[in-house]
Amino acid sequence: MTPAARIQAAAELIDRIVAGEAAEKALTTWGRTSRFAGSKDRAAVRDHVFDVLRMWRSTAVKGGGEHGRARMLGLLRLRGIDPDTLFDGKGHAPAPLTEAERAAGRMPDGADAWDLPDWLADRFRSDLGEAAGPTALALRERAPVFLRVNTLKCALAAARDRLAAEGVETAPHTLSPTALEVLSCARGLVRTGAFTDGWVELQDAASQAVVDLIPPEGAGRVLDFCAGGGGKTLALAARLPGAALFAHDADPGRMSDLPQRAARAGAKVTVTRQPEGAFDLVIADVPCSGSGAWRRAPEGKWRLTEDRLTDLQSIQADILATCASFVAPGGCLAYATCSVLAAENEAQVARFLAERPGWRRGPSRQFLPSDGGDGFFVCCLISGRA
Ligand SMILES: C[S@@+](CC[C@H](N)C(=O)[O-])C[C@H]1O[C@@H](n2cnc3c(N)ncnc32)[C@H](O)[C@@H]1O
Repeated sequence: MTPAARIQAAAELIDRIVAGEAAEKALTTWGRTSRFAGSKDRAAVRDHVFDVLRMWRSTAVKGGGEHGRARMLGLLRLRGIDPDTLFDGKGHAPAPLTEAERAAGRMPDGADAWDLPDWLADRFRSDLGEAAGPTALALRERAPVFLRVNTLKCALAAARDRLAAEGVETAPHTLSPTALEVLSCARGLVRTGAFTDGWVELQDAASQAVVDLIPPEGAGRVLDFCAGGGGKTLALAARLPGAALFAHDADPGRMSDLPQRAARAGAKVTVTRQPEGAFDLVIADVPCSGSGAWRRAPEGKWRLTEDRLTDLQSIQADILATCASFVAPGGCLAYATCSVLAAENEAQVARFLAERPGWRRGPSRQFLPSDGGDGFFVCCLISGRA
């Protein structure tokens, strides 16, 4: 496919998304029916679609319309690319611009320029203050790819050298001593020996930094209560090699790959449906808005509603209460979200501590996308001694 044909394909896919289809489903169906598209074409079309999803409002304003063609036009204009070089009607390229299209479109401002729904732009302003604008703008960009070096198997320098020998260039990152940012060949890395031998895992740098912040002292029995795919479980296994580590999730199906991933990483993890006894450390990486990770899952920012956020807050408070009951006296409950919204972060911590006078606040940090990784929040809540 030519660059222009990829633009046309992306515009058609965006039309399907505008009509209500989920982006992943639209891309999968297109991939199945477009045998002519090679892997580079598919990756490029996917990138265009996701760029527009991250910049849903600004591309429409700059392109002068809500449909796919206008949004792709807006994307090119925002990137400083002359649309006439691609909208030329040759082969499978988009048709040349009409006079009306040339006249339409303006520079986005306010919540349009931040690419947030109005109510979320207000929340960003009140919750993040001066960081609101940089955070909103960072969420319009593509996310970097990060690896976590598995210190159960190798040191960071050895992983870096092995990846380089396999054609994957990486660089250390300040967010975590185990993080490597992938600089080239990100798409081929799951086929490298470093990956298949469990030397590295795909994991955001701030997600790693969340685990780094948890105090390791006295963590003999450890429970990851919302383990999901096990990203933090495996990072905990490397950070606390002597601990007895248990993984739980309300939806056990989400942990189906965890035993295989743990084996590859050389980690010992017990998957449990019903945690029993007391734990020195419980991590509650709760379901949340995902607002810190909207670079990776941009549809989330357009789907989130105030009602859904209220529901999430109540789910988070219930999980916190359950997790508190598993923490041994003097133990730690690490509350984590991939959110930048105060309602899911500081407000939850404040309510938890107000209701439990015996507990105190330990190390805590809000990571923002402007730090380089995804937006994450973590607060260690320390239980009183009996
Ligand atoms: C943010 S994800 C966890 C991500 C995971 N910790 C990681 O690092 O890859 C939240 C998880 O919480 C689980 N969950 C939702 N409600 C829960 C509940 N009431 N109890 C335990 N887990 C729950 C979801 O199934 C989901 O897998």
